[in-house]
Amino acid sequence: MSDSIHIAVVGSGYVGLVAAVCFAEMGHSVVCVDNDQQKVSALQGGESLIHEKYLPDLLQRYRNARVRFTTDLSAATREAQAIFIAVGTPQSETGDADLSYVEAVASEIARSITTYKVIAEKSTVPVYTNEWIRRVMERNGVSREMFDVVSNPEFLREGTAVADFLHPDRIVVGTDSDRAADIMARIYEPLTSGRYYAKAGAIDGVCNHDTPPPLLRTSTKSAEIIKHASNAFLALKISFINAVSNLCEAADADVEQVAQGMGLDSRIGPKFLRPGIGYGGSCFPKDVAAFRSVAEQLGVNFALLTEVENINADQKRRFLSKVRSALWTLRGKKLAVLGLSFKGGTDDIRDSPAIELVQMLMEEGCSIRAFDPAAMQRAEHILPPRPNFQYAVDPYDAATDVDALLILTDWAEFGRLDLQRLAATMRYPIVLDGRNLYDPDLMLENEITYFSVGRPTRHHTPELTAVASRSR
Ligand SMILES: NC(=O)C1=CN([C@@H]2O[C@H](COP(=O)(O)OP(=O)(O)OC[C@H]3O[C@@H](n4cnc5c(N)ncnc54)[C@H](O)[C@@H]3O)[C@@H](O)[C@H]2O)C=CC1
Ligand SMILES: O=C(O)[C@H]1O[C@H](OP(=O)(O)OP(=O)(O)OC[C@H]2O[C@@H](n3ccc(=O)[nH]c3=O)[C@H](O)[C@@H]2O)[C@H](O)[C@@H](O)[C@@H]1O
Repeated sequence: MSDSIHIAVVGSGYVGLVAAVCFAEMGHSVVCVDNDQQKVSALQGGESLIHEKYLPDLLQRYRNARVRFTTDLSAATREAQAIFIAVGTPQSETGDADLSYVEAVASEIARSITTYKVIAEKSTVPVYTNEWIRRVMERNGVSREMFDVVSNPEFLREGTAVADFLHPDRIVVGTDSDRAADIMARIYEPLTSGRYYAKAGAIDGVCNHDTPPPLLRTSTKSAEIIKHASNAFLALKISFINAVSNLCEAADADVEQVAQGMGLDSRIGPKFLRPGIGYGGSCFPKDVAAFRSVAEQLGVNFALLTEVENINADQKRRFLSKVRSALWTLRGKKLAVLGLSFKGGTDDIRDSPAIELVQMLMEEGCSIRAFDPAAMQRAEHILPPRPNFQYAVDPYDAATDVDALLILTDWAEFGRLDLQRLAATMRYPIVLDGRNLYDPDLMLENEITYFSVGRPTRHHTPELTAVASRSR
């Protein structure tokens, strides 16, 4: 079973674009549709538009061959056997997922169907969306035997998106149709059979898997809930360790040791136990809110999710207080900020806790010099340069003559700075690390006063010890 399927992917954002090139890498023929003409033209010209490892190479390899880009959804629908909907499902004002983009796409597909199609929900959607898409199709006059709607949630992470797509922990296919299940199995066969991994030049995964990924077939509703529950659980894990980090600070314990000790229990596992300034990004905040809203609508008490959100919001405020305590007052302080994207490895600034903190600090009267290896261009739309906010060319440029340096994003390179050079560049050698990238003892050796999350603070000078203890 190793055939090429004609696939249409609707949406060329993070998920759509990565899915399109990965399906091509798996041997399928793909047309990727977006209604944003500018994006389509850029992609046709070979611009990958997002910062993702492997994406430019794959785009170069398959563009205008196994992957084509277009704005014509009708034509793409007619030629495809399977259509993956990968448009945005942003948070609406009430916390619900806004499904208007999904609805627009479903209606347009309905108008263009002439032969049987599998329509796969790749976007993250609340339970019952599958049934709802089915009704949209029927309302638009498409008879039931002309299509099946399958729930096929995506679990990739930004920054490692291509490797995650090709090396998933699992593939979830929610459908009650054997015909649709068979097409989905054929699409994912290069992965589930292990054939892709044996191929010369196959892209390596981030996590080591000994066996190919299982394809889990479920009901459509279960598949939809699997996605929301997975993201909510990961967010919960982060909020849990953040709450523990606060407890560690109060008890003068070290959260890194605590997380290590917890993570060695194979039932808990070490991943997603990194404390910090709270989770962000385009998914966890909106998906926790959407899942909470689903629970409310179904009359289920899921107050735990509200607490996950409260801890997350509090974590940013606590970090702000930490900066205030370290510097005594914020007004008029000059700060270096390393990191603007919502996490390392991506240029995505959607719902970035780093950007939120920068805005909070500026409201408190600080002036900031910021550096990010990939996100500065995107950030300029939200944070244009002005007298109290400037972009730097590198971390040392950002640190020049500042009162303190803040690490807000876990870019690997921020954990490898020349500390001597850094300390010499700053007016005061004070580092507030929101991502725990450094060993506190190393900072002390380099005569840097170091505040991190959930760990005992290392003070370099007696005066600073006095300042910090006054503010406790
Ligand atoms: N970003 C991520 O890491 C992940 C996202 N998801 C989910 O995947 C979905 C998409 O997320 P992203 O790719 O981040 O969104 P995005 O906002 O980056 O991209 C969505 C794309 O859809 C296009 N679009 C909107 N309406 C359209 C229409 N009627 N016809 C054609 N194209 C249209 C937009 O122009 C845009 O390019 C969301 O539901 C998200 O929750 C799931 C897993 C990971
Ligand atoms: O549905 C989605 O869109 C995706 O959401 C997340 O992926 P992503 O948002 O790309 O990034 P993560 O690596 O999960 O990080 C999310 C946020 O949590 C923070 N985080 C993560 C892990 C951790 O231990 N601590 C922590 O604070 C990160 O800094 C970041 O702000 C999930 O990890 C993916 O499985 C999922 O497909």
